[in-house]
Amino acid sequence: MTRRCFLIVNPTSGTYSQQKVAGIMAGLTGRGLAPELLPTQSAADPARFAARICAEESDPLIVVAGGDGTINGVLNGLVPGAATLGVVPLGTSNVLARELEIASVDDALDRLARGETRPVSVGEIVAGGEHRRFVLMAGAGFDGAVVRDVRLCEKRTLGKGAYVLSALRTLWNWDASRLTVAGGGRSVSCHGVIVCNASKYGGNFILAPEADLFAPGFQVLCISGGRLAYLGLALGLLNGTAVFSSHVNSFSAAALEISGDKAVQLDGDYVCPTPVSIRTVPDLVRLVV
Ligand SMILES: Nc1ncnc2c1ncn2[C@@H]1O[C@H](COP(=O)(O)OP(=O)(O)OP(=O)(O)O)[C@@H](O)[C@H]1O
Repeated sequence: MTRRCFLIVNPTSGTYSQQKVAGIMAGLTGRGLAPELLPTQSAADPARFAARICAEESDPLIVVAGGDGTINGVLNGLVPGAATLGVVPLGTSNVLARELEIASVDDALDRLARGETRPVSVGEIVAGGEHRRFVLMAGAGFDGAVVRDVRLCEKRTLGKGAYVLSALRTLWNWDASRLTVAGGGRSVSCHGVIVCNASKYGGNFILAPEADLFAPGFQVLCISGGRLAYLGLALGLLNGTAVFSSHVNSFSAAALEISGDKAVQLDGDYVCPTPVSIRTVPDLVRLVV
């Protein structure tokens, strides 16, 4: 029997094309699935679609063809434990797909056909009474400001290069204020913090080797130092040694309080300023692996 699935597609994501989506629809059908195409029309649609599907269907298979921002939106609409989620990389960075070592669109489709799943734990931040989930990371401070200040026109023309430009502007307009991060039995004063639920960051770079999508809790990286420390971290990220920098205090935690006044990004999209609370949410959804 063919299994129905819902294909949520973001037409604005980095490597989208109508031709690719037609190929994905045909690939799913050819592998014994019956896809229903749901193109988004706004940034609110991924969460709205996921919430509606969970309300109307029993044990739905939801497939996201897009980038990490669209996956994040879908995660935020899911009812805990109610769905299975698959990922087809069509974004700019596709960090979740890289974390799962999905090599290509075809590889993603083969995995959907196999249907092997693992329950994934996510993070949830609470700020001003609002809750928001993330699957990759929450960053407060430098990377929050970089993501907040990315210019859409530059992202459209330069892709990932827009983040490099924004990082240079953030280094130029340096904010020396500090954050306090409390959790995992300690309280740390630092310049920035990245709360990692996944090991990869910004592409195929390993930032947090101890972070595990499939286990509750985070690897927390508190960063101290000035501009040169961040330049060193960027170089360390390229060769997988950032976590060993003398400017990084790394520990594990399942819940955190972050105080101060700095920008916060979740899974690569700006959300709000600190203060925020963060906690782990075990087994939110079964992820196709
Ligand atoms: N129809 C739409 N119009 C405008 N924005 C959308 C639409 N659908 C989704 N979005 C939003 O667009 C943002 C970027 O999308 P997405 O993450 O899929 O692509 P990307 O940025 O190219 O990839 P990545 O996040 O992997 O780098 C997300 O925040 C998503 O919620």
